[in-house]
Amino acid sequence: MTEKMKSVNPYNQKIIKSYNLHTPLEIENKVKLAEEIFTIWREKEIKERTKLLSNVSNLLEERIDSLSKLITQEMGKPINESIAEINKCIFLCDFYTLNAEDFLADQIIETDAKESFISYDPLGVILAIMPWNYPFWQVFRFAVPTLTAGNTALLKHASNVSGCALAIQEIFEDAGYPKGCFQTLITNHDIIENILKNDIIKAVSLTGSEKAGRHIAKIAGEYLKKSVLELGGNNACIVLDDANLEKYLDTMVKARMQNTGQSCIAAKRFIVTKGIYDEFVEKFTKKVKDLKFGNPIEQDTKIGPLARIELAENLEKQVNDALLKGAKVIIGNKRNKAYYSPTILTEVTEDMTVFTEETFGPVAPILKVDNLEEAIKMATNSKFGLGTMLFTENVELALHAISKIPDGAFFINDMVKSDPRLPFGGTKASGYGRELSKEGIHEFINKKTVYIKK
Ligand SMILES: O=CCCCC(=O)O
Repeated sequence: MTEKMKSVNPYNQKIIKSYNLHTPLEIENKVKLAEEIFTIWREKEIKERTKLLSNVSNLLEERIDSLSKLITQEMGKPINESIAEINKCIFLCDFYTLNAEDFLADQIIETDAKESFISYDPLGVILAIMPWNYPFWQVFRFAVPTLTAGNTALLKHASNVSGCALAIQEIFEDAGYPKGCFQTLITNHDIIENILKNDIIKAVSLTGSEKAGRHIAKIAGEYLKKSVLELGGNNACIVLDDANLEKYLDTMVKARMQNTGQSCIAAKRFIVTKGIYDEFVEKFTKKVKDLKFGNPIEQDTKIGPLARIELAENLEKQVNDALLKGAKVIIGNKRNKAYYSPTILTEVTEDMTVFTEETFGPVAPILKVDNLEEAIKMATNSKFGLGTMLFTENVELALHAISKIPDGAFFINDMVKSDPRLPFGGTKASGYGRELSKEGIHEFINKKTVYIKK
């Protein structure tokens, strides 16, 4: 019997669709096609590639309703956030349409040669392994710069979002990209590991867990393939006594509760100085209580189900560990299948798993500290290094903290977020390499030195 991959709606646990896994022969053919098309695609002018990219932007715009519904059905994201996700992909396409030629232009370097420069050449076929939490955005964040630089791509998406994975391939093909430029593989992880070992694959980009990152990096290392890893995060949100809660409280709530808390860059540890602590807990709790919890397809829903029941069970376990060690539940900690109610914890200590591990759901642990110095010490007490946010009216003081934060991002008076114009990525167990901006389009290219003697 042919093996199937199922998409299950986490709101009602109904099967949306079953997908046949690609056979070994189909996979082999797709890998070969990606290599064959690379030889044609790499020769295209960048302008030709960005013309097709602007078609992708238009198609996303045209299909935004059906695509956002697909996201919500497959992984439970509140519908308005699914719409925002597609809009962000459009912004990304428009950004590279406008800037790719400049980012990829030869860079002349004055030396004693008649002429010397860096030529930015594509690498070849790049493998992407992507997660379900931003099923369009994370694929686009990889694919748009990678294809625009002249590479071709193969995608192994998370098994619960196969509909999104196939819809993305369809968009690239309908936009006029040669068939084979971007292909989705409906297959299992062990097959993907073998594909990574294949000489045709020149590099791999993985967004996912720390565990998956370590595993893929090991294979990539053994086979000497470049890898870019965007892994978990445990971002601290530091709130100082002089923070403007009136202005920024909504941002802080969003920083934690976006995508029902299922985001690597979410605020996962609130570290609050003692002068504002009580006021923060009270006001933050009120805001969180007001978030509408329910069916993600309804326009006003802010918190939906988690993408799978096991994710909610795991979150419950993490919270129970905290409770056993002395944490107090202010609100929440109720589970019903894939639903986990927004939860606020106080009396949290640094030995609890809600502090040491990432909580991938709507759980906000709050910790009290005396001052900024103590806050930074606590914020940096993490194996992860994706980002830190700091809320204060004293921006001068915040600027002094920049060098003390060993993360990929430091946001002052805003939540950590990705933006096509800025590099995105982490340090430590959050991975390495950068996506987006000029840095991102330069990840999967050969920076070739060209030297012409006088
Ligand atoms: O899990 C990671 C989420 C990243 C979301 C973003 O890039 O905005």
